[in-house]
Amino acid sequence: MSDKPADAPEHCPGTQSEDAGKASACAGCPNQQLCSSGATKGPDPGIQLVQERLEQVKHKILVLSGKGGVGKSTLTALLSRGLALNNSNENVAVLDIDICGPSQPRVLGVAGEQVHQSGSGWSPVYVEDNLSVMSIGFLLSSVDDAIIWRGPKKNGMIRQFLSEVDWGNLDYLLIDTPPGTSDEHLSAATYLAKANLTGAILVTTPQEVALLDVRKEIDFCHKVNIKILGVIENMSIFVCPCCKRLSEIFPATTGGAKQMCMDLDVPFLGSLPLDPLLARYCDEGKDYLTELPDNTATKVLCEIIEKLVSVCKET
Ligand SMILES: Nc1ncnc2c1ncn2[C@@H]1O[C@H](COP(=O)(O)OP(=O)(O)OP(=O)(O)O)[C@@H](O)[C@H]1O
Repeated sequence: MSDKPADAPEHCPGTQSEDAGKASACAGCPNQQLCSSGATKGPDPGIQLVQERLEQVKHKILVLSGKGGVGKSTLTALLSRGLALNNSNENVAVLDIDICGPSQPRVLGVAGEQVHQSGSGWSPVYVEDNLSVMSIGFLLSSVDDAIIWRGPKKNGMIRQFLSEVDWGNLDYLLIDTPPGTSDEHLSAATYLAKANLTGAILVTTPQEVALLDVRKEIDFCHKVNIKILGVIENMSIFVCPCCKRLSEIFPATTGGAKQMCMDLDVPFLGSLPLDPLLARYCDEGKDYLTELPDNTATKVLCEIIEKLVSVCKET
């Protein structure tokens, strides 16, 4: 079988070649970044380790966003809390691979906790009996520590996270990633390719600049063969707590995420409103869903979770 993708340039050296991504023919090729990262060359022994470790995890879901600050970490935390709440017999976990900006310990209210290592690997931190989390945030000596790592070191950390955390039996593992399509994504996609990755959830805000980037993310998923479970539009509408008037903070000039999903034939999971209380609860690590069950955002999240559960069942 040829290792030259269908959209490769005429003199493509092939994805398995030493020159993959580096040859002059690679300049301008849409796959250049992927090839030069080494993600297309194999086999890495880590791939099998990840596969073995994640055998007991039923659904492995990447949470992606094109742009930063659109609410990906917030949604990862809310979805994990919601899935755990939905069924106390199911085990849910969050893996935070946003190495340069790990926010799950704070949003899930377990900042300052320690992870322990035992013979069977790293033990995650428990938020609830059936909700655990692992993040590089637990390994930093101070929350203000900056992590400045090059690709290979990030790759090594992601491999360790995916292969050495002792999750036990899990129904859902949600993996929070940094924005864009960078080293972390390529590493995760490579290691999870053989581990039966369920798919990816994409988070965006409604305005065109965010949608442009989410389209690139969709393209990335197609290129590395990741199934798109659905797109969530965040901060789509703001309901004034005083006068109850609706405002579009980020106007959807091109129809928003729903229209984009129809155009690109990917599932749309729902639109979460902008709610200042939600931001405050997440900043304080409090459980918004349990404490404010009647808020619109909670109801929307429950619907999104219901759709996600049924999409996962179908895969
Ligand atoms: N629906 C919402 N209503 C109100 N505030 C929100 C909502 N969603 C997210 N936020 C707030 O927006 C800010 C950015 O969210 P978050 O950190 O989840 O974004 P992100 O996409 O993960 O960012 P990064 O790309 O930096 O990782 C946070 O302060 C969060 O509390």
